[in-house]
Amino acid sequence: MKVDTATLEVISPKVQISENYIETDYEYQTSHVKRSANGKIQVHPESAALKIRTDRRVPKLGLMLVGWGGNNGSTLTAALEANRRQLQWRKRTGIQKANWFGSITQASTVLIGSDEDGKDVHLPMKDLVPMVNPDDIVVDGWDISSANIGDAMQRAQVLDVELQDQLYKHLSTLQPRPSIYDPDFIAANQSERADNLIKGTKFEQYEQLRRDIRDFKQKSGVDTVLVLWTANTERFCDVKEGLNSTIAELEASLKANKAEISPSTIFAMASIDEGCTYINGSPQNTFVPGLVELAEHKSVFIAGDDFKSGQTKLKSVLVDFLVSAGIKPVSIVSYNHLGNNDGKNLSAPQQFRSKEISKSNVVDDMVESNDVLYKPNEHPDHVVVIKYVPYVGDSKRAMDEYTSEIMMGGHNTLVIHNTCEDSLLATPLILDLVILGELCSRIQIKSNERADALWVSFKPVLSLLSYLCKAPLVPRGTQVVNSLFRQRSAIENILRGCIGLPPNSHMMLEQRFDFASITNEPPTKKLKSVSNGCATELNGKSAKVSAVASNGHYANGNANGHTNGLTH
Ligand SMILES: NC(=O)c1ccc[n+]([C@@H]2O[C@H](COP(=O)([O-])OP(=O)(O)OC[C@H]3O[C@@H](n4cnc5c(N)ncnc54)[C@H](O)[C@@H]3O)[C@@H](O)[C@H]2O)c1
Ligand SMILES: O=P([O-])([O-])O[C@@H]1[C@@H](O)[C@H](O)[C@@H](O)[C@H](O)[C@@H]1O
Repeated sequence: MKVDTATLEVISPKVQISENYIETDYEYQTSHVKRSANGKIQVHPESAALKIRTDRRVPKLGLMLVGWGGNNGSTLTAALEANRRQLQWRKRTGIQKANWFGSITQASTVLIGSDEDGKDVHLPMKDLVPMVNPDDIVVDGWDISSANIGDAMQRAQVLDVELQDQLYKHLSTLQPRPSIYDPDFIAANQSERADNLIKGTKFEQYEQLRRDIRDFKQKSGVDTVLVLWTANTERFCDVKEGLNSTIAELEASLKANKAEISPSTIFAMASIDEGCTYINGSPQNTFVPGLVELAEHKSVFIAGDDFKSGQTKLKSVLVDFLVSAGIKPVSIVSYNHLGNNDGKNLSAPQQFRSKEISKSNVVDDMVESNDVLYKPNEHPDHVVVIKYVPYVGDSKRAMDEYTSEIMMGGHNTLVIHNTCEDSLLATPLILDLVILGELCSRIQIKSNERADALWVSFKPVLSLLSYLCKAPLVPRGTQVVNSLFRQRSAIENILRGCIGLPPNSHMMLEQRFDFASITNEPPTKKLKSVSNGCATELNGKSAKVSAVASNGHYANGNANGHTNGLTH
């Protein structure tokens, strides 16, 4: 295991960095709400003195994809290789370089504070704490199709040909392992691909998957293996007592070769029993109660469901914005058509129903959060339509209409058209699921008040990955959060906590109040704030302060007729 050196230095007595760990003293603050007998809402601010520990030893990570030969699987493999080799290729519009746009770990930044000029400072998320470098990820996996990954990449028709041509030779040496094919769970139109199969009973298939995982780990030399499902969407399986409601029932059903045990649940069982994190990128209910119990019993991470990549991701932003603005969405219609194999599989009613469920539930928590707008059990009309149109391939065409009530009987209708290569939206999410899923295995907390306190890890149901999932799997009895802002804020603030920083409150009191006067700090700079032509001198000292943006303008320009102050 190599010890990674963070590029960030946090100067605080609360942060201790040793060879193997970043350890911080962290004051966790929250508020607990009770409803009193007389109906009043009582809020109790609470805080807990914790320690947060992050292991700096980043493992060599092995990723096993179920559905490796699909659009997402082949595109991720191609992107890993293209970025690893820093490939570039010519397009009509000029030279294109490999990148990870759409990945929050690789291409987004986190606000870590403001500098002496009061200017925000952001760092790439990947630089906050030691994370797996995508270049170091070793990929393997299974597919019911025998196509090698080079041919699968060509079949997917996602990437530019000039890039494909640079990658084909290497990718064609990658061969998906035979997999479990059960025509009862995916569309009949997938049968023509199914030529790479593990024979035998469900239990024999389960045993083969476990052998595959051990074989990959031994041959690749990776330290950790993570298994991720990016195979076709399955129909929902029955959930019932006697079948899969407990570990014992699930294991007995597997050994009894019961038909209702799906391929995805078998993969999850094999992964968990091999100690491997399992992530479900599709909408089916892989995580039956017995499986969740197995993950909890073995303390192995599981996460899902269904990558939140396009329409639903936008929906979890738009509805959050509308409802929190006091505007009442009353009708939401999400239509799209696409022509890739995912769309082909979803053209079958049972597989579409799985997707319809995961695309529909995303607004529930935001609607329930506002009882000013919505009566109990009142919901917007919400329709999801997906059509298969082969000609357009991976280029998904999405059309959404959001109709909302505004004040005094008015209406606001948002119509959105969105065209994208669906697999190029999902692929970076797979990378983030893998990188953040692995990172969570190196983060622990304990009480900072009890001498006998033990370090504890995240709960096995890894709800922190909800930002990347349409239908987040959350620990029993906890709140499902779909709001994208809240989901991202959770990731950011936990990463900030790992390096001893408080949550981003965005209060910026030091910029809204004359902080120096109340904190008795020696005046360190004078901010000349000039508005409406009159100069207000602050702190009694002049200093050069970098440009600050105001309403989209910069200090050396005018903001709504005012010149925001810098003395030069
Ligand atoms: N934007 C997106 O692409 C997006 C977004 C959210 C969710 N998803 C989900 O991700 C999954 C993959 O999407 P895709 O576009 O790559 O689809 P795809 O059809 O191109 O790839 C799926 C692959 O899985 C293989 N497969 C099917 N059953 C299998 C099994 N039991 N074991 C092993 N392999 C199996 C197929 O042969 C195929 O190669 C789908 O379930 C899709 O709904 C995709
Ligand atoms: O992520 P998102 O754009 O809301 O949803 C997408 C659907 O619109 C698309 O039809 C389907 O093929 C993808 O698997 C994905 O689920």
